Amino acid sequence: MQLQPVASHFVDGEYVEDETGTPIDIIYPATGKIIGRVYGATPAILERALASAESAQRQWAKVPGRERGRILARAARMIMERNHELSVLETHDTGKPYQETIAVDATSGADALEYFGGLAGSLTGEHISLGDDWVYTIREPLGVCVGIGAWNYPTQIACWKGAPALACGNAMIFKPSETTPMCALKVAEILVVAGLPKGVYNVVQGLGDVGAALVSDPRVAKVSLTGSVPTGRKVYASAASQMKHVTMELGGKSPLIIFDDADLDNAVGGAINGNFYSSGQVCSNGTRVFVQKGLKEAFIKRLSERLGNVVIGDPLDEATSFGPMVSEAQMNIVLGYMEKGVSEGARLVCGGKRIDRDGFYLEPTVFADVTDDMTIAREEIFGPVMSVLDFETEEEAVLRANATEYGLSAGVFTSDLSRGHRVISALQAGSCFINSYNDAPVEAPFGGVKASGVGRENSKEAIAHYSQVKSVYVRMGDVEAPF
Ligand SMILES: NC(=O)c1ccc[n+]([C@@H]2O[C@H](COP(=O)([O-])OP(=O)(O)OC[C@H]3O[C@@H](n4cnc5c(N)ncnc54)[C@H](O)[C@@H]3O)[C@@H](O)[C@H]2O)c1
Repeated sequence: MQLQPVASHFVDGEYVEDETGTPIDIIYPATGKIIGRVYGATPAILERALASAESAQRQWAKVPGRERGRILARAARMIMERNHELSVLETHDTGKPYQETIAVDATSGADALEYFGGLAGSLTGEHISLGDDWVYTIREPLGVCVGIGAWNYPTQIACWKGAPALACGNAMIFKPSETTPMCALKVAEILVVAGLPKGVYNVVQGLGDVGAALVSDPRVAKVSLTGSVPTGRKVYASAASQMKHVTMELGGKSPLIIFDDADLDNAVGGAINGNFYSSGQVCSNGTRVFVQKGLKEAFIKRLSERLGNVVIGDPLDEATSFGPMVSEAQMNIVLGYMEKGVSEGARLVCGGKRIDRDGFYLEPTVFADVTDDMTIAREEIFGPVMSVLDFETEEEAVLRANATEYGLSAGVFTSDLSRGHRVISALQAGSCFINSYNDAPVEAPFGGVKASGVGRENSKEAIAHYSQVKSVYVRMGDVEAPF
């Protein structure tokens, strides 16, 4: 299969190249070998993308919603027809096992295109009666939107931002993470084959400077970032200086609270999904696993047994359930946290090391007896490192779970459903789970509170973040004036 992209960028309906941009090597995380190269966007490429998005958006906004929706739905079908090829590409971009990518990534992108395509025809304003007079509202697109992606879900992020933006009549310029530049190009290509007018969805490559240039361009009306909190602060500040709309999908250090009365295997399954899926590189992961004292030893024993079934290996082998870290840099960051866990006195239950093979593989790692002050319990690690913390009472668990600047996700496992709802209502988080963890259906709003973000992706909520409302007062009688 051809991995090297046709060209670095997809602008105005076609692949374009400019080799004077910053070279970015594409590295396959499972081998550490270079499999391709793209070039960061030059000012000339950015100008072309912005100009084409601006003029295409004016036309796209006039296309009836139903017809916009039909194009998105067609793209969704094409993505599903090409799921295997796109999943192999996603695995090369990220290193995630094919077992995951075939089930989740392109599929989740297609879900977003299908869902927002379905909504596009029903985006309307309202009529507000005021006796003889009335007000009507018009739901308008924002204009040119910029999407900036993280590296953990390159296809999904390109679609989660693109689908609602396009459904509302906006154009998008998407900048993927420099670590995973390939998948978004395919999304752009498929959208055009599905009938999207050229210039409505563009992809430009580059490092942070390219993202920053897009955010500060006055032609851009809205920025949606998926990335870390430090980047979020910079992007939000830059957007605020020109009063732009933002969606910020940022990091987390989410709590997963397991009570004594929880079903043990379900709780262990939730903790595994919330810590080791995608080798732990998931923003919503429940990395602070609070386990009530009565269940603690049984939980750790069962967790260790089930971790024994992990299949670590070639991500393209369908049996593999755990792949490498996305990059050498990320692997080294996570190794540093593993060492910190040991040096600060947490009990290493399993893992803790790099795996001796090509690529950027780390062992799935569990620390027990973790306390709230330890670095591994406070900072986002973004790797396969679970911290198990003990607790005794519900009040204590809620208080400690909320003692963080983050607020992306939270989960609770208990057989007492009243307690489940009570605890979730007290937790400061945007995306919560009762007796489950890390589900992200397109129908449900997704996003964080506190430092974890602003705005919501997915669901009808996302429409509000990619459109604005104009209200029109209509007077039927004469205008009264004081003079
Ligand atoms: N909440 C979510 O939905 C979600 C999903 C996935 C990942 N994340 C978070 O993303 C982080 C991991 O991804 P990452 O390492 O790629 O994050 P990052 O913040 O380093 O980079 C994210 C993107 O921002 C760009 N960027 C960097 N500096 C910029 C600037 N000054 N202006 C504009 N753009 C700039 C990067 O090139 C990249 O495309 C983690 O913190 C994770 O929790 C959040």
